[in-house]
Amino acid sequence: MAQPPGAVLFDLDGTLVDSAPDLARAANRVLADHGRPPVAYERLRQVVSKGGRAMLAVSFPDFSDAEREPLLPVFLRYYGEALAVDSLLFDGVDELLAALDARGIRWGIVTNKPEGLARGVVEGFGWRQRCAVLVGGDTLPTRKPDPAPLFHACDRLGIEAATALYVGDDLRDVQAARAAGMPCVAALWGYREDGDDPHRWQADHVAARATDVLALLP
Ligand SMILES: O=C(O)COP(=O)(O)O
Ligand SMILES: [Mg+2]
Repeated sequence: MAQPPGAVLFDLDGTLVDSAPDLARAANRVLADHGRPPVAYERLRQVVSKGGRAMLAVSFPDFSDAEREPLLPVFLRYYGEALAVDSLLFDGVDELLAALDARGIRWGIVTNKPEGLARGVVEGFGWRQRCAVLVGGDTLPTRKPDPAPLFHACDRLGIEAATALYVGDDLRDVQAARAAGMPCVAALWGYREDGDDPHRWQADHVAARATDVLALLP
């Protein structure tokens, strides 16, 4: 980048926060309600960035989409009851956010997680004052890979999408950024299923560690 970005926007799950432990616990509670044993943590972890429906598909593979749909609000309620208990920041995230703050570069979050739950996570990590904008999966009628949430975040910050930088760990994050004309970074430290290859997503950059994002800034 020739100029410092107008803002750095982040995906939440799998990019800033390793929320898999709390989300897996919620999925396993839904399974227990149905008298089923827990699903292997590593399997649930792989699909966290694909959302709650993907976690329920892994947990209830024998259910149809229509049968799984009523489980989603239960899963989200369980998660909301304990959403920043075992979740941790990924390595280097603290340092990256502190460096952005120190340089006066605003940062925010554009996630597909429902906004109310995302706010709970932001509160849990003490970011309320620092996070300049938060857009959730239900803030607008559409969500990533639609670019609208990224445009909405930029509108709220009063910047053009092309001047921001988006960092995310899933293909739909890169698709949303590309559709918004926003430079983007594929985060290799996040959640992936076998066969997901971030190097093929056509992101502008691929970063192995959160602190590598700093090297992209002038
Ligand atoms: O809850 C989801 O759908 C995944 O959340 P993310 O967009 O922050 O990865
Ligand atoms: Mg993610």
